[in-house]
This record gives sequence, C-alpha cells and structure tokens, in this order.
Amino acid sequence: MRHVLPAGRAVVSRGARAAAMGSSAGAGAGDPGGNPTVGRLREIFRGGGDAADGWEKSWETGVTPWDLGKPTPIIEHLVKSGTLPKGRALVPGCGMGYDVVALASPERFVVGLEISNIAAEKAKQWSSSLPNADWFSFLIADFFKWRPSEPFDLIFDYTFFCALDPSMRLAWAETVSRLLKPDGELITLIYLISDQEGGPPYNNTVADYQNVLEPLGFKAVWMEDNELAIKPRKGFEKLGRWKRCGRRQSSL
Ligand SMILES: C[S@@+](CC[C@H](N)C(=O)[O-])C[C@H]1O[C@@H](n2cnc3c(N)ncnc32)[C@H](O)[C@@H]1O
Repeated sequence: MRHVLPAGRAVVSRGARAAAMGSSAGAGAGDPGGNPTVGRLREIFRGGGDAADGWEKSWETGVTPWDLGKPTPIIEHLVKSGTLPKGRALVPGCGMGYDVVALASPERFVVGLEISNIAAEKAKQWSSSLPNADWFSFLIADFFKWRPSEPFDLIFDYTFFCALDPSMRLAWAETVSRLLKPDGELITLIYLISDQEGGPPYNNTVADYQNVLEPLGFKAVWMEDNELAIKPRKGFEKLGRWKRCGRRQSSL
C-alpha cells in the first residue's frame, strides 16, 4: 500500500469546476456553472423523469461535456505500468469507450457498458476496426439491472459515480461488489465536485465513496491526486484503487 489521503478536497470556484467538466466542449460563461454545455445537460435532467431518457437525449443532442475525445491519460499510464489486473474488465457508463479500448488487450477483455443506445453505437462505430477490437465489446444495459454470466477482475469508474443521482450511490457500491470477483480491483478516477446545485454532475467527495464501499469490505489501497489529469481537471481528480479486505459481500 502506498498511502491513503484523508477524505478532503480542495475548494475551487464554481466557474473553475464547470470549466473542468466542459473541457472538451468549450467552457465559458452562460450558465450558473459557467459552462453552457453543462447548463444544457442540467436542463435535460431538470424536472425529473427517467434518467435513462435523459442520457439518451444528451447523446442524441450532442450534449456530452464530459467527453475527452481520447482515453484519460492516467489509464494509458496504468496500462503501461503493468499493474492492472488481467482477465475481465468492466467500464460502466463508458460513453464513447476510449478507456475501454485503452484497457483492452489479449490479456484483458473489456466490456464497455452503456445505458444509451446512441452512445454504444457511436462507441462501436469508431472502434470496431481497431487492431485490438477482438478484446473489447460494447453492451447496452442498465448497470444496476445487468446480470453478466461471469464477474470481473477489474472495474474502472470514471465520471459515472458523479453522474448518478446521489440516492443511487449505495446501489452503485452494491452493484460493484456483485460484479467484482472477491479478489478483484475497483479503480475509481474520482472527479471531485463541491459547489454545484443538483446535477449531473453531482457534488461528491472521497468520503462519499468510502461511506458506501467500506461497509462492503472495500479499502482504498491507493488514493492520490491524479497528476496526469488533463489540464482543466488538474487538482479536481483523485485516483482510488480499492480492494476487498473485509468479509462482507454484497447482499444483492
Ligand atoms: C458523465 S458520462 C461519462 C462517460 C465516460 N465514462 C467518460 O468519462 O467519457 C456518464 C455515462 O453513463 C451512462 N449511464 C448513466 N446511467 C447508466 C446506467 N445506469 N447504466 C449504464 N450506463 C449509464 C450515460 O449514458 C453516460 O454516457
């Protein structure tokens, strides 16, 4: 174990936070968070309704302020480091699937899971003829309801936890626990948000992860600032690597 940081976070301005989320879609003034695309995303989700419809609409209308247009650099670094579990990996809420593709290799088959048909189709479109295409697949399913035939050695969450309504966090942890092998690893690239009203993305802290994961026996064996975060997200991301150390398992 390297070291585990306290569950705190830097306080940043609302404008800076929203600019970070809109890094690829063009941050700027025009909505309460300072980013018009995040504002449009909120608008889609405002008024309740089915979250799945909200995500489909955001993809349909091209309101995807989270999209980096490439894998997150820390994933490429971790792949190169050779420290990631091999076997089967899952990326829930994978969006365009750049991280799915970056993780996939003959030693590691990766499933990119998406609730949005459009996102999954887009992901398939750009990636299907890549040299490592035999080592990943994109599936359309609701993370919370999906029942795969086999559990996973690795689950990678990036901007999925923070995209979910906070009332779903316990279910998120239970589902992670159900889908992960007992000795599997959960990697959370935590996108820290502290000053937003509503969401997505929703405010979250490292403690929010600890609160739902630790009762299920998970412990962070690594929790550090993500030094490889893209520039607008620098200082807002922490890399958490979690293993099950306790005996309690999911009750789902
Ligand atoms: C904020 S985006 C993040 C996408 C991707 N991880 C990235 O960083 O580019 C969240 C994604 O989760 C998907 N999603 C939301 N709820 C889901 C669910 N219950 N099951 C599977 N995917 C879901 C959405 O369609 C959306 O593409």
